[in-house]
Order: sequence, then structure tokens, then C-alpha cells
Amino acid sequence: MIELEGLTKRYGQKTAVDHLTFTVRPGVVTGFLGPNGAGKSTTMRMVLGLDNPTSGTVRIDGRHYRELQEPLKYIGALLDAKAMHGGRSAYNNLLCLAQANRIPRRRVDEVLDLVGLTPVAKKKSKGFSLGMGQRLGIASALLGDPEILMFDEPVNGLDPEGIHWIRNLMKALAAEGRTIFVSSHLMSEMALTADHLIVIGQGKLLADTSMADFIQQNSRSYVRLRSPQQERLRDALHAGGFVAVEAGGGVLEVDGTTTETLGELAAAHQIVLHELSSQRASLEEAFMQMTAGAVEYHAHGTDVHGGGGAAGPRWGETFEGA
Ligand SMILES: Nc1ncnc2c1ncn2[C@@H]1O[C@H](COP(=O)(O)OP(=O)(O)OP(=O)(O)O)[C@@H](O)[C@H]1O
Repeated sequence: MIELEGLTKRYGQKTAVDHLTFTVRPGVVTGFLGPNGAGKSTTMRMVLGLDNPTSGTVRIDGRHYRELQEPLKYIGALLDAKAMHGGRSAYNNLLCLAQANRIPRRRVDEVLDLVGLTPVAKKKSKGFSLGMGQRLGIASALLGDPEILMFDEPVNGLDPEGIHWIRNLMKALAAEGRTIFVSSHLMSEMALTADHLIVIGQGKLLADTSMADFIQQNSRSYVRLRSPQQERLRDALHAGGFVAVEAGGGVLEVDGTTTETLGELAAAHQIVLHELSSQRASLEEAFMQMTAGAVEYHAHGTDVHGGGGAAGPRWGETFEGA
């Protein structure tokens, strides 16, 4: 378990992390989400004692990182995959780490096998592709067989096969009862991986919620209808107490109902339908719209939020306790 209490980090005038209080629990994958510059990496560095908080505390199973003896056996982390010694082989990188932490040599072979790097174990890591580097970083995180694992943007720059592999690995580690904390700025990726979400924007906690609740609250579902008898359809919907919104191209959208209900309503009025479909707005869109007010670095001259802009609802207005 990782527990943050009022965790704050200031760099001069800049508050990178602002009174964060939350708990990362075992047995599930917890996604740590926020736009670029939200403070995710700074938070993770403080968890590992690599940065000192300005105020507040962070505890790993009740203790500060510095109080842990042989910390790799408690918590493993992938923060910067390039942190490895490029002139050493993958095997020697891991062996040095193992020896410094009194971890048996055979564990090096085990983790190399686990991440699929055995065939290139003797190759210098500076020649590794981004994906191989990520795998080596993950091998080092797993070396001490820790109960807690933390990954900072692990799928950055990976190909689909690599992304799939990391996703399944994290799920499998959580299923073993471990605490998995993984950061990303991509909602779509988190939706496939995480069971729980912590969302921050400009260093502040915006949401601490289960993925199921997040999806339920943020992905609008509606029914799409098209008919050559649009006027009659609109009247029938209105008479039935439904609010139909015109979406252009002869399409009507109706919230809060099902295709079954509307199909039967149309049949009862003998209205011909050319389309009757259930739709769900993308979670990525909802995330971008909701974090719009907390985005630090906007692209100039383009609307990076696909029209959502800062007018969308803000995080924290949607979630209690945020
Ligand atoms: N050493 C530092 N000195 C000054 N400012 C810093 C330092 N480290 C981080 N910051 C600032 O703190 C803020 C949070 O940065 P951080 O890297 O933690 O965000 P992030 O959520 O991990 O972003 P990204 O998704 O881009 O990696 C940013 O505004 C960043 O510029």
C-alpha cells in the first residue's frame, strides 16, 4: 500500500504537487492520470525518496522509503527506462542491482526470462530499442519480487505488441495481490488496464474513483435514430416523453433510453427506421474535456481538445471528495 497525506512539492513559485492525499491499494491496477505537467512524475519521485516533499508525507506499507531496508524488496519502479548503464549488458545491469540489494543471482535469470530478454541478455543495453529498454527497466523493477510496483508512462513509444504485453503483465501482477501504480496521460490506455483511477491536474487531486464509476459517469450513452419520416418520429418521441436532439444528416439522438424501447415506439407508430443504434461517447473525449481547465501546455493555434475546450465540466465538480 502507498499512502500520501497532504503531499506537496514546490519548485520556487511553481507548485508541482499540491496537497495530494490518497491511498494506492493492493490487488488492483491503479491508474495515475493527468495531462502533461500535472505532477505525476514528481509525485512518483517523492514516493521513492528521490525528491523531498515541501510538506506532507508519503508512506510505503506504513514507512518512509528511507526507512526501508533493502527497498527493492518492497517497491520496484520504472521511472526512466534510460537510467540503465548503457555500456553494460542487460544481464550485468541487473546483476549489479541484485548484488547491491542482496538478491540472489538466479533471480536475474528469472526476471530476464519473465520480460523476454533472455536471448539478448549479454548484449549492451545502449543498443536496445525503446521497447527492449522498457522491458529491461521492468525487469529491474521486478528484481526484488516486491509487493508494490510503480510504472511511470510504461507504454510510451511502444508498439502494439509491447503495449499489450505490459498491460497483461500489470494485470497479472495485480491479480497476485500486488499493489500496481501506473501513470499515463492517455485515458484510452488506462481504460483498458486500470481498475481504479487517481486523476490530478496542476498538482491537485481531481478524482479518486473506480474505473467502473468513471465510465458510468463520464461516457455518455445514447441512441441514434434515422428515419425517412423524421417529422413523425420526432412527434412520436416527444409524445413518449423523450428529448430528441438533432445531430445533422437526418440523425436524432436520444439520451437515457434503449434501442428496444425506441424500436418498439417507432413500430407502434408504424414509422420506418433506417438506423437504430446504441452509442457511447469516447472516454478519451470525456477525459480531455474534463481536464481541459487543468492542462498546462496548450498547443498554439489548434484546438487540442477537439472542440471541447475549457467550456466543458471541470474535474472535481463531477466527483465528490475530489
Ligand atoms: N526539477 C524541477 N524544477 C522545476 N520545476 C519542475 C521540476 N520538476 C518538475 N517541475 C515542474 O513541475 C510540474 C510537474 O511536472 P511533472 O514532470 O511531475 O508532471 P507530469 O504529470 O509527470 O508530466 P508528463 O506527463 O509530461 O510527464 C511541471 O510544471 C514541471 O515543469
